[in-house]
Amino acid sequence: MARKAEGRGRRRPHSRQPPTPAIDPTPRRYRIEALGVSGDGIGRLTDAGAQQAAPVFIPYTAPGDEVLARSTGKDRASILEICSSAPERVTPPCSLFETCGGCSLQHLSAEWILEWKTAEVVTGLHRAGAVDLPPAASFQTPPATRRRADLAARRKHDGVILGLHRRAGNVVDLTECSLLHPDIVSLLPVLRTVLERLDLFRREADLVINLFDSGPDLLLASDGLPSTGDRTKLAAFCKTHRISRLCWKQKDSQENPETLVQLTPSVVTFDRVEIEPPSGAFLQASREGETAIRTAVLDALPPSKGRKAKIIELYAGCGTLTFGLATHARVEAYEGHPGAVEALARAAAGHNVTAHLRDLNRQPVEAKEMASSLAVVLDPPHSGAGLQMDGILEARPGVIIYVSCNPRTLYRDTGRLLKAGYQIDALTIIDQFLWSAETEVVCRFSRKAQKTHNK
Ligand SMILES: C[S@@+](CC[C@H](N)C(=O)[O-])C[C@H]1O[C@@H](n2cnc3c(N)ncnc32)[C@H](O)[C@@H]1O
Repeated sequence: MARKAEGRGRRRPHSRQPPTPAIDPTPRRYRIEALGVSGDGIGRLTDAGAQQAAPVFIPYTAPGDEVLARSTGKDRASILEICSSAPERVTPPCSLFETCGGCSLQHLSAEWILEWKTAEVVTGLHRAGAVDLPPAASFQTPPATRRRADLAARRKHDGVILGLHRRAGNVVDLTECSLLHPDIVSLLPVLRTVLERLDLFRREADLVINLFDSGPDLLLASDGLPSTGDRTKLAAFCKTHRISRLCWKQKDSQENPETLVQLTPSVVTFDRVEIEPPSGAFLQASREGETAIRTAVLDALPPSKGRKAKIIELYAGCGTLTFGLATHARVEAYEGHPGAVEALARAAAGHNVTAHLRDLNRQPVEAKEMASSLAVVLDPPHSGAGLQMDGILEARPGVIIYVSCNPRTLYRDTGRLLKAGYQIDALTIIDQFLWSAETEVVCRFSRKAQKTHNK
C-alpha cells in the first residue's frame, strides 16, 4: 500500500504522450480492393460518404470480398462476417487456418497466389526503375514439402502444447499442418509425449526440426538443464524415431548447442556433395524450392570460361548453391555463420571451392577481391545486402545473380544497380512459402554494353 501511495505522486515517464484514441467497436462494412505486401486485404468502407476514409488492413480477406469487420487499431480491422465472397476464394485446406499463426492466405487458390506474387514483384521492379523486364518465370512448391519447422512448446497442467510461435507469446497446438513434410507432422505427437517427461523442459522450450537427408535433426532450447534421466530418455527416443541428432541449449542463450544424441551423421546433399550442417542450420524451406532456386541461378550464369574462372558467392550458407556453381568455375564462397562455413569447408576439398568466414556487414568483400570474376552470386538474408552492395557496385562484375527472400530489399538494391548501368535480363519468382505473403526472387543483372562513339 505504501508503495502505491509513493508511486501516485510521481510523474510517469509517458504522461505527456497523447492518449490513444478509443477504438470504435461498431462493425462496419468494407470492400476489399487489393492485398497489401504482407497479404492482408486492403479494405475501404462501403458506407455512402465514407469512401474518402483511409484504407484499413483486414487479414484473411480477398480482393473483391465485401466483409463486416471491427476496428482493432488505427488502420487495422478484424473480419466478423463475409457478406459477399470474391470468386478467388477457396475452402482453406487446414482446420487450423486463422488459428495456428502460420499460413495467412489459405483462403485463396495457389494459382491466384502465384499470379499475385509475380505481379507484385514485377510492379516493384518497375517502381525501382526497371524497364523492359523479361517475362518472369515462376515456380510454386507443393503442399506438404516444408522441411523445417520452428516450433514453441509450453507445459500446461494437462500436457504439452507444441506449435508455432503466435503473436503475444501464445502457442496453438499444431495438430495438423498442410505445409510441413509428413515426416515432421508425424513426429509432433511423440515429441509432446517425450517433452512432458523431461527435466530440461520446465515451462517453455523452442524446437527446430530440420529434415535432412539422414532424417530429422532436432535443436531444442529449453528453460531447464538436462538430467541424466533426460539423456537416457532422449537417446531411446531418437533411436525409435530415427532422429540422427538431437542438440540442446539453454533457451535464449548464444552458446553453441551441446549434442545430447548423435546416432548417425546428420547429412544433406547438394549437387551430389554431402554436407554435415550444424544443428538448426539454415536450409531452403523445401527440396523443391531449393532445386528451383539452384536451377534459376545456374541457368543465369554466363558461359563458362573453364574451371579456372572465378565466381564470387556471397551469403553461401552451408553450400546450397556452391557445389552447382563449382561445376562451372572456381567458387570463392563467403558466409558469416561459423558453423555453416565449417561444414562448407569440410565438404569443399576437391570441389574447386574455397570457403571464407566473413561478416559481410562488418567486412564486406572488396572490389579488388571480386576483380575479374565471371559472376557475383548473392543470397542475402531478409535485411538485404547492406554495405556489401557498395563493393559489388565498385567491382562492376559483368553478371550479378541476386537471390532474394525479401522483395523490398531487392527493389532497393535494384534501384542502385540500374543507376549503375545494369539491366535485368532474367527473372524467376519462386513461391517457396506457399499460403504466405513471402516471395523468393532470382534476378540476373548484366552490365549494359557501353555506347561506342563513331569517330
Ligand atoms: C538466405 S540465407 C542463404 C544461404 C544459402 N545461400 C542457401 O541457399 O542456403 C542467407 C545467409 O546469409 C548469412 N548471413 C546473414 N548475415 C550475414 C552477414 N552479415 N555476413 C555474412 N553472412 C551472413 C546467413 O548465415 C545465411 O546463411
